[in-house]
Formats: sequence, C-alpha cells, structure tokens
Amino acid sequence: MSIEVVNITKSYKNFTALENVNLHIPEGELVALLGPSGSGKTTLLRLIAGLEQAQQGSILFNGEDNTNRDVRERKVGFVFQHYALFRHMNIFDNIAFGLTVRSRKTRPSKEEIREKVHSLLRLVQLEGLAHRYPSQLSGGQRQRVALARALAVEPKFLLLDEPFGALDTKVRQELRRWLRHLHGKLGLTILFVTHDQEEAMELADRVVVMNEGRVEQVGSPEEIYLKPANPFVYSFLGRVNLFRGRIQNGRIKLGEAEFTAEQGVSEGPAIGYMRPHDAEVSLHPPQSAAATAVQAHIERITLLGPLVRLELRRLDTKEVFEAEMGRQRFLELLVEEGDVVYVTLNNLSIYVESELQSVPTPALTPVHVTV
Ligand SMILES: Nc1ncnc2c1ncn2[C@@H]1O[C@H](COP(=O)(O)OP(=O)(O)OP(=O)(O)O)[C@@H](O)[C@H]1O
Repeated sequence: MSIEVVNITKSYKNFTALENVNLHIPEGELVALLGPSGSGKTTLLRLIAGLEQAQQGSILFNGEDNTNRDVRERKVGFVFQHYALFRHMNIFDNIAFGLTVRSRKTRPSKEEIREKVHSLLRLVQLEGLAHRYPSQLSGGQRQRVALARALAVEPKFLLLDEPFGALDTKVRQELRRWLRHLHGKLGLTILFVTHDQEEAMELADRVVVMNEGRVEQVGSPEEIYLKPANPFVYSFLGRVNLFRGRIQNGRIKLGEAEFTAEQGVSEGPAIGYMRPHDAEVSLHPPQSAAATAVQAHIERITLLGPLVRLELRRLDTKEVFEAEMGRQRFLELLVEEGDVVYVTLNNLSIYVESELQSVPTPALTPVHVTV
C-alpha cells in the first residue's frame, strides 16, 4: 500500500514539530526516516499510524484519505524501540494477541490462529520458542517477536520506530540483514525511523532526511550521499570539510584555491563543502595549471583499518580539514606527521549565503563548479 503525506503541519501548543511536510511512499518500498533528535520523525510516524492528529494536511493510503480514520481502522503494524511485549504472556500468546482480541465476528478460529502464529514463528526464525516468556529471550529475539506480533494482524504496512535502537551493534546488524530479507520476501511497505545513518543507508531503498520538522531531501542512499540537496544533508551524512571564502568577479576564492563560478551567480560570502575522500594528497604541486590545490601541514595520521585519515591544517587560511585514502595509497605517499603536502580540492560543492533569507543553513544556494 502506498502512503501519501500532504501538507502536514503538527504543533504542540506554540511549538511546531512538523511544518508543511509532503512525502510519497510507493507501495512495497523500504523507507527510512532519518534525522537528528527532535527533527519530527516519531511525530510523523505517529501521524501516519493515526496515534496523533495534525492541525493541517492529510494522509492518504493508496490514494484514499485516512486523515480522520481511527488508529484501528488504519490497519497499521507498529513496532517501537522498547519492545512492548506482554511479560505475563508467552511468545505464542504475544503474537496471537491482535487476533484473539478481535470481536467474535472477525476473530479467526483457534486452529487458524495456531497455524498463523506458527507460520509467523517460522518467518521470524523462532520456532520452538512459542512457550517461552519474553524474559527468557534475548533482546534481538524479543524484537523479532514484536515484529511477528505486528505482522499477525496482516497490516497494510509496517511502521517501525527505532526498532533496533536498544540493541548492541552486532545484533543490530543481524536484525538489519534479517529485516531486509523479510522485506524482500513479503514485499510490504515499511517505514522505519532511525537516527543512525549507517542503518538508513544499509537498509533503505529510499531515505527521507528530516531536520527541524521539515523534509530536507528524499532520495536513494547513493543520491543523498553523493548529491546532497543542501548543507544540512551534506553535514548530516558522513564526514565533511568546510572551507570559507567569497565569490567575486566570477571567481570563487577559498583562500588560495580558486574556481570559476557559473555565470549569473550572486556574489558574496560562500562556503565550500568537500568529503574527506575527495581530497587528493601529493608531495609535489599538481601538474595542472588550475589553482585547485592548497598546501597543508599534516597534524595527525589515524589508521582506520583499510582507511587512513589525515588531519591537515591549511597554510593559507589555517583551516583544519581531513583527507581520507586507502592504506595502499598512504603507503605509496611516504608521508608522516609534520610534513607539508599539496592537497587538490576535488568535487567541491559551493553554497552562496543568500542575503534574502535569514535561516542559516537551508538558505544557502548551490553553485555548480567548473575548474
Ligand atoms: N506531546 C508533545 N508535546 C510537546 N512537544 C512534543 C510532544 N511530542 C513531541 N514533541 C516535540 O516535537 C519535536 C519532534 O519530536 P519527535 O519525537 O517527533 O522527534 P524525533 O525526530 O523522533 O526525535 P528522537 O530521534 O529523539 O526520537 C521535539 O522537539 C519534541 O520535543
């Protein structure tokens, strides 16, 4: 089932938790809502589930307006971070719960419920544990029971709020793989909240990046990493270097590094964003005539398994930034802490500070760089 969020605004007293949010989730997609704490992810999920009401806007399922439908009518599967299993019920009864509480008219027979629960136990790979109690399971197993319980009522889609948040890294990784597999098998639309970018990038078909109650960008993991829509997305996803400078007379000047600006670009203060792996380090000045390289002092070298990270300080602007490279490239370079190197600034994104808007980050407008 597809989900459409149209112009949703949600406020708590004077505080706006969501502002004019629009989002389309096609049927069968696995979508991550990613953003810092307080950005409105849970609020949006609760609105879709019908656990909250918005002041403005509507929510459509398969094109049908569900804004005023009761949470039970929406047929949503919901799983929270803290697996709220019933402690006094065994695993079988926990999974069967949503079916056994149905009115007599819609309740399946005992035999049907038994079959359903056992097929779900097989699906979540917990066969044989039906008679255990939640306290006798590991965190990861309990979370899978919570998912099975949500699936028992045959929801139209699944909403997961930080489903693996309380678990340790290894179990989280296993559950991610498992959820991806489950999604492939069931083809169900799944929307999950996370503030862990790795989780979003690894699991989701599409990622919705949120900040301060707004959607900043929607795209595949690759798109949002390689083509961030604005400085917020740039900084939120992965490590990034910032260089301050100006645009003047058609030239972008970031210290001694210079680039040609596109025609018609407004002049004024500008910020260059660059991923650490786009910094090309060499011991000698680059051959090219373009002034895209700067000299920098290596302040620190950190080995990170197959990667090496250099912490550098520019000689011209004194700005500190990072370069990352493969271990092999680092060994070929033969550099050590204290050396001065040339760093070519590749794949920069330049944002001009707009004089018209007062909001700091999203008010910057991108400029295409041609060297
Ligand atoms: N019932 C409420 N009353 C007042 N403010 C609320 C209420 N629920 C949420 N908020 C506020 O709305 C904003 C968005 O909250 P929300 O829980 O959606 O954020 P989130 O992105 O899910 O954060 P986290 O990752 O920390 O769970 C926060 O600033 C929060 O304090």
